[in-house]
Amino acid sequence: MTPDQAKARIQTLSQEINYHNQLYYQEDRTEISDFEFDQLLAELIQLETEFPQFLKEDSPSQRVGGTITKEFETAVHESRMLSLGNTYSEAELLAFDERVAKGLGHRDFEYFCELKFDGVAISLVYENGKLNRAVTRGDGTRGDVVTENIKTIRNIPIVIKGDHVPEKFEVRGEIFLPRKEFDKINAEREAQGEALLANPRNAASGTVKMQDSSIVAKRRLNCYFYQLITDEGDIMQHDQAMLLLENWGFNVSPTYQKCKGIKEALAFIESWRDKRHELPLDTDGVVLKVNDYDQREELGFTAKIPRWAIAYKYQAESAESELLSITYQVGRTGAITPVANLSPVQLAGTTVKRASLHNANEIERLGLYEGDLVHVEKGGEIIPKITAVAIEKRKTNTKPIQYITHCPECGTALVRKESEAKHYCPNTQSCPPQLLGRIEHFVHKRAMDIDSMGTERIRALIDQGYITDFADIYDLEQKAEQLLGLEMNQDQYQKTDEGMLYISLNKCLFALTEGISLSAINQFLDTEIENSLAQTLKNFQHFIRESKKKIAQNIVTIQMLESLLEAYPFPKLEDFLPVPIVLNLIVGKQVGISRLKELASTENTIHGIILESGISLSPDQDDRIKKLKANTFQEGVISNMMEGIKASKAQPFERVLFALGIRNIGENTAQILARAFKSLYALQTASVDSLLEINGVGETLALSIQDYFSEKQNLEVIERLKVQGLKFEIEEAEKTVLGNALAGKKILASGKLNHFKRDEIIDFIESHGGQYVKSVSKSLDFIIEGEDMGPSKKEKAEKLGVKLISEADFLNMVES
Ligand SMILES: NC(=O)c1ccc[n+]([C@@H]2O[C@H](COP(=O)([O-])OP(=O)(O)OC[C@H]3O[C@@H](n4cnc5c(N)ncnc54)[C@H](O)[C@@H]3O)[C@@H](O)[C@H]2O)c1
Ligand SMILES: [Zn+2]
Repeated sequence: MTPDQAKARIQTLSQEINYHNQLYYQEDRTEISDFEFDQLLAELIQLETEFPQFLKEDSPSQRVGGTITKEFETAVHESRMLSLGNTYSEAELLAFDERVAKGLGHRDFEYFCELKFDGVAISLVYENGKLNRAVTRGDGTRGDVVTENIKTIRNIPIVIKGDHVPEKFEVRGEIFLPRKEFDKINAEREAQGEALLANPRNAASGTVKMQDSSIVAKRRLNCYFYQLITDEGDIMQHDQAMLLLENWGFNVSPTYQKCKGIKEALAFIESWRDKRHELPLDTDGVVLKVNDYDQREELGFTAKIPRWAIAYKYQAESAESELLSITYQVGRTGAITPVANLSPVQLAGTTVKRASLHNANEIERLGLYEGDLVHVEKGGEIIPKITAVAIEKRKTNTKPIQYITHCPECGTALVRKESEAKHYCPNTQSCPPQLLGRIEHFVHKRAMDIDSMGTERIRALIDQGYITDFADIYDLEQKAEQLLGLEMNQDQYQKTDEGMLYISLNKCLFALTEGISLSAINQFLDTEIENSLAQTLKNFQHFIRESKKKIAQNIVTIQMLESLLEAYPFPKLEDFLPVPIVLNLIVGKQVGISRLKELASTENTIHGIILESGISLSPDQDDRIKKLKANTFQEGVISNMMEGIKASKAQPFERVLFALGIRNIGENTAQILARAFKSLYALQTASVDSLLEINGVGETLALSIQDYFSEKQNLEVIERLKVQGLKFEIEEAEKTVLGNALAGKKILASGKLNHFKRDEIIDFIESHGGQYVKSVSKSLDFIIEGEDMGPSKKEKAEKLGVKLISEADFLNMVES
């Protein structure tokens, strides 16, 4: 490589690495795997070593990848928080070991081996036995102060009890989200139709940087500690320090081991390669640290990493598999996600059949062709990824994958916004998965709270045309009778291209005979896989004779089935029978085959056909029809649902507003808007300017509110919901009046209060006649100063001459 080429390559690599650092540390997402990232960095370091004249001070090889954010106060670390050198190869570990031995001039040292926890680094400073502050790593020199958020983590000791606790010390550790919690959060997000979190590390990192500590508390973060820094005491070895941390009540992972030499360390690494998957959190390697502090000092640091430690990272396992097809899933938000269907391969202990492809860009980046052999990898992500295509193995005459242009669920042409990678189905109103998502959101506990309407039931109601919008839910009360016996599962049905309804053979045989169980029929059919339908029906008659149950009657019915199948030439469908034929045997006399044909091409279930035909069933017919159906809505379920629907009408306005699912109106925003505007009508008619005046409302939100109300369909649904008695304004009774000690006063509270949570203080002020104002301005009468009030706010208040009073004084003022 010429110096010019090296210079150019160093520049592109730096830019690329900076880009991925920004994604990883600031936006908590990734576009490439850690391995790919580390390879870029290794290449950069290699080039900078070869061409030191191009090594810049601000090269990503010289700096810790993170930075600070704008939302928090920052603090300077007393000693810098560094990265670790890393490697994926044993040879490089041996080379590291050689460097250590050479640096010390002997081999009399030990390694302390720990797992490398995949989370977010944190520094906690304790003074006089109390947690004083918690700071993120930031850019290594300066980090964000996130003390309030960290205090919500249950097993982080706020006060240290014990002997010889230094007056001042710092501990460092890794905050993580246990995998179980991560799965729980994602399950909830899925149910709410929100985007899933990619992995526990990103989730933990995002959580630590949240503004609202009460949400952090709900996330159940955890922390493992691995470093103690103090000038006091005479701790000379890392293992002593770890013991002390354990004694003081810090959570230390019990997975560490002291190793005599590199051989023992390598054995430790091997022993955890698979076992680490059983731990409650993600780990991506092992950290080797020289145990003795004097020796550490001798070895020293480079600009970015200590010379006395290294991380060995496990390479993600990979396998080769064939791309069978691509399915396009439509999410509850309308986002399209392509999923690769693969020939099954074993990977990291599980069988992998599918891999996520994220979006069209990813397919293009990989350059996928139909039938390609691909490399699949399972890293920290839940779903495996395709990392490369084996182009040399590509079959001739295959075509590149063409991305779909229309929604596979509803046929609407897909759209793609300029700044977004994903395609969307714009049919938010009636595309089935989107409607399902909106209804799930609507009935959610924190919205209308109709808990008897679970996903399966909603899906059944949508599939069978009972629900096409929110207001239809309230019309169900009139349709309770039709719901009795409604089928919940569609698996037993098929429709031909012409729209004719078919039902599975096992259900047919079950319903048309008496005294033979469905499982016996299934077992019989398992032995008939190779045979034609005609042969199977012959053999079934044999089977009836052997079963000795109602022989004559059962055989006559099956023979009638045979002759009907011959008389009416319906197209053949493997393992399914045309519904008109089957129903003809049960209710044919009352309905007639031509009417049954009509019904079976318009309805999607047996339940729908029977309802539509308007006949009443004899007890015997009813029994047979029940045997044809899937799981159905029973009386108890229906009455529960009706009660839930009725009770939901009492939900307060803010919940109704949240339930409507207006883009960008989350739970908190709904509360803020409900308080500010007091009725849906006022919100609907509000100008953009008056919306923007509300603290917490930005342009995007203002626009989506306007968008929402400009849709005629939305207004019609709201009208119908109003008629049903849902609350579209704040009830006066919701505002209790406790007194007027604060009448006419404009008040703001800042910092942490002892007697009130965030929203409680607002209610309290309003119920005493005061007005709560959300930002510092001249018009304020006073500010209640809580603990840790932000210095910038304080400064502004002082500049404007606004009085600050303590929480205690405030309470006295109200009481007197
Ligand atoms: N995929 C991407 O786009 C992307 C982007 C940036 C960074 N990354 C990944 O992040 C890594 C660099 O991140 P980094 O500098 O935050 O970490 P690092 O790999 O340099 O390691 C240092 C960090 O490891 C953590 N750690 C976990 N267990 C530990 C233990 N037992 N002892 C000491 N430290 C422990 C600490 O948080 C510490 O700050 C890269 O190796 C890369 O894989 C990936
Ligand atoms: Zn659609």
